[in-house]
Amino acid sequence: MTATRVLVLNSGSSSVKYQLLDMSDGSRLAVGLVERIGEETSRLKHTPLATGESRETTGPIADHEAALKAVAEELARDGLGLDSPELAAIGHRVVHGGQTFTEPTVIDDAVLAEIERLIPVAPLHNPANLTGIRTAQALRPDLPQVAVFDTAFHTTMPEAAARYAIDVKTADEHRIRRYGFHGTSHAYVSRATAALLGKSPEEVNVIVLHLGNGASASAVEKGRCMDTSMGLTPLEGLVMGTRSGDMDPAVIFHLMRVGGMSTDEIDTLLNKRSGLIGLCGDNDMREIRRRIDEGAEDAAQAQLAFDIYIHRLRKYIGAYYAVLGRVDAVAFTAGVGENAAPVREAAIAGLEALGLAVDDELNAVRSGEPRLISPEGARVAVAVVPTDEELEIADQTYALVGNGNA
Ligand SMILES: Nc1ncnc2c1ncn2[C@@H]1O[C@H](COP(=O)(O)OP(=O)(O)O)[C@@H](O)[C@H]1O
Ligand SMILES: CC(=O)OP(=O)(O)O
Ligand SMILES: [Mg+2]
Repeated sequence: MTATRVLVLNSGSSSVKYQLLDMSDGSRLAVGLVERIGEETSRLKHTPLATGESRETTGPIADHEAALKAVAEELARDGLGLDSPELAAIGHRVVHGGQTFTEPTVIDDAVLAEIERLIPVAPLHNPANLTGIRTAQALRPDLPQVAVFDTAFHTTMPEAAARYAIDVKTADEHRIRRYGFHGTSHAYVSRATAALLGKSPEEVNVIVLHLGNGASASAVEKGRCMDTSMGLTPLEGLVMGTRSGDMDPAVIFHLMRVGGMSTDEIDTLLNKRSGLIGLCGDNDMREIRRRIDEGAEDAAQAQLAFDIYIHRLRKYIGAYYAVLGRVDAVAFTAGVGENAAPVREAAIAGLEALGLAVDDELNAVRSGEPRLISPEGARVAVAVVPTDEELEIADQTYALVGNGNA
């Protein structure tokens, strides 16, 4: 029997998303999510596609190891267990690959050691990724495991975009530079946008706006990343669900000296208590829009959070327009980008002079398919292009080790 299945694990700081795919036809066999890992109210939602009937369990799941074991049990209940001879490989999203990893990589001890060495620059993400890999290895030691790095797509960035303007010796000693993240999504979406326009990736320049809980923008020229908004860590750039994005770094010294805060307290403030949640108490764009649209008592606070989010987004659209010189498309993706029509409308409003506009009717359409939302004949296409990081990771994993390639 040819093993054609790939299990993809996307381990976040407090969640694990997973998919089991059959690469012979790209079909999904199971998808699921474990969230709120480490809390009393952890939730596992598992959907076998054969029946489409989801199973949900709530209750404490202490850590990523326990989460993955619970996932393995759910898969086994559907006859899709990790012991299946049809499983060809396990693909892992790894957030930080530094400058070492520019391609998907078969995981061995040296690769694990390097991912571990990079923990200081991805403290929220790399430890979870490592636990995911080690737990999967323990469950199936014989199976190839592949790491697909968020940073890989951005390694083509020119030095002018990748360097901070700080003392070069200090920067080099501590490997301080802009790495960028969500690269799997930026790569997938920029290619899918080209396809939507009926072009090859080499023919188009695209600004990709990945707006999820974490959010980042990228400028993609002929399929290569020229700039992206996240930096040394996933904190820089856009306003996010719980992260501040760009600000004067002196805010940190001020909070230390005048506010008496510790390094860890400031780290938590900027990564977990800032962005939309810090501004208005909600990090979910649905809730923010509800407060605004229903004129809730605290609508003004939600409106200000929305306005700050949009202002930053528009600055990046303008900046990346200038980085690329010529833009063929602006693509919105991830949870907010795919679903929040008011965000897309506000981000593009008034940019007709740049050839950018949104058609209200097209923008209101809800669909899981890639689609144009710019008016017919517009100079620059504006598109909604659903991302699929798991499919991209599965493709890259299978290309590397599927069908006896390992
Ligand atoms: N219908 C919707 N309208 C507006 N925002 C939405 C909608 N659905 C999801 N979102 C937003 O998408 C976010 C999650 O996006 P996602 O790409 O799944 O993020 P992550 O991968 O970082 O968890 C939610 O926090 C919410 O703000
Ligand atoms: C790198 C990053 O920010 O990832 P996420 O959006 O999954 O938190
Ligand atoms: Mg995401």
